[in-house]
Order: sequence, then C-alpha cells, then structure tokens
Amino acid sequence: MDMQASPSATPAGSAAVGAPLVAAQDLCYSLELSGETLHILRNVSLRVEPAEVVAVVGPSGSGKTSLLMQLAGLERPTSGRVTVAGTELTKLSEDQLAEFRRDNVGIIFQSFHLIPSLTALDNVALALEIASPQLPLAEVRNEAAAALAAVGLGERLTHRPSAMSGGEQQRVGIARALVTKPRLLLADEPTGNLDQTTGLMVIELIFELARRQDTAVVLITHDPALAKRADRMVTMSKGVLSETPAAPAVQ
Ligand SMILES: Nc1ncnc2c1ncn2[C@@H]1O[C@H](COP(=O)(O)OP(=O)(O)OP(=O)(O)O)[C@@H](O)[C@H]1O
Repeated sequence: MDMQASPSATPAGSAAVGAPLVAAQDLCYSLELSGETLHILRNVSLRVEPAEVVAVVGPSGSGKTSLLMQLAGLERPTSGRVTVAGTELTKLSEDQLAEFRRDNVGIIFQSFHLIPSLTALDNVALALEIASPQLPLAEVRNEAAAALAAVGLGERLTHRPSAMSGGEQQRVGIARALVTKPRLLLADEPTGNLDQTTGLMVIELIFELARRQDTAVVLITHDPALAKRADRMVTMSKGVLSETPAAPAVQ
C-alpha cells in the first residue's frame, strides 16, 4: 500500500464557490486484453454543478459504468483528470481515495446491495457509522431513521430486505447513499429492477433529496422517460461522451 498521510485526502468544502462539483477532463481509459488495446473511454470531459442531475444514456457496452467508476475513483484513468469537490482524485493513493469516497460520494446500485441479515435501519445506520465513527450511536440511529422516513419508510425500520418489495429495497438503498450527505451521488441504473411507476417515484425521490442536500447527481439509465427528467442528458457512444441537446419546449 502506498499510504502517506496527506491533507488532500479530506478536502470537502475546499471547492471554490461556483466551481463545478465534478470536472472530468480528457479522460481516457484503456485496457490491454489478449495483446489488444480496448479503448473504453475516449477523451471524456464532463462537468456537473452542485444540485445538478445529469443522466447518462447510451447503448450497452458504450462505457457508462466505466465512467461512473472513474468519477467514484474506483478505477484510475489511463490519462486525463477527475476532480470532485476540489480534489483531484487522480493524485490520491488507494487509501486516500477510500477515505474521500466515504466522506463525499454516495453510490446507488441497480441491485440494491443491501445486507440481508440487517434491518432497514441497520443497513442505513451502518453506512453512517462507517462514514462518521465519532458520532454517538444514538445519533447515528436517529439520522438513519430520519433518512428512512425521508424516503417514506419510517414505518418499516425493523424490516429486513427479504420482507420488502423491490421499490422499498431501492428506497433503503437511496437512504443509505444519502444518509452521509454526500457531495456527489452516483447511481447505476437505480430503477433497472423496478416497474416504470415505481422507477419514476424512485427517480423523483433521488432528485428531491439531492436538491435538498445540494448533491450533484450522475445517473445512468436506459429509460428515456427517466433521462428526460434530469437537468441535463449526455450520451455515451463507443467511449465518446456528447451532450444531448434539450428537446425544444412544447408550445
Ligand atoms: N475490466 C474489464 N475487462 C474487460 N473489459 C471491460 C472491463 N471493464 C469494461 N470493459 C468493457 O468496456 C466496455 C464498456 O463497459 P461498461 O460496463 O462501461 O458499459 P456500459 O455502457 O455501462 O454497459 P451496460 O449498459 O451494458 O451496463 C464494454 O465493452 C466492456 O466489456
């Protein structure tokens, strides 16, 4: 491990006023596979402001998840830079990245990733406990309960995932991602396992909570109706990102 203490590991709040929360610049990501170079991301640049929701659309295999992995600092670019909340992720060690993610980034997955043996309350509380080990346990549980109430699950605190519907489990996933009040929320097809109505509800909830907490959101979706609800839509095609012009307003 290449761990060195560095003040740049916990810079939350250091972003200049008016600066984008996310700035990816000329990101390239390639892998060598069986002697061939696979170009997964090609000169991708993206800026996301605080409280802005950006939807990423594009065909399967175009590089959407790979982009999210870069923004989360879970993969390192071959070249280019990613800056989140004023910190250049590309300069951090693995441990610093883990710390940075814990303090600044929330992630929502398509398949919920809840811990089956824990209640809804404990699933959410655990995330906050890990992010803020100094918080008294009673406060952790209060915050977790409040986050679950905010997603409409105030009455389901003691239910385990197996006793909840897909939409409810995803709402627990949202509460878990947002309980730490992340500056950046990344969501990889958060409605992929839900029917359209529940999906729309879940998306509206993500938007509302993100706005309330001033969180920048980057959201992958295959559903054009959901993508249109975002502030901005970008399209990934064969590793190249392009802005999707907004549809003209209906008169
Ligand atoms: N670790 C890896 N090893 C080999 N190939 C990879 C790896 N990571 C990504 N790829 C390839 O990079 C391309 C982009 O993958 P990615 O998962 O980012 O696409 P996607 O747009 O999210 O697709 P989907 O919508 O199907 O989830 C794919 O061709 C994928 O096979």
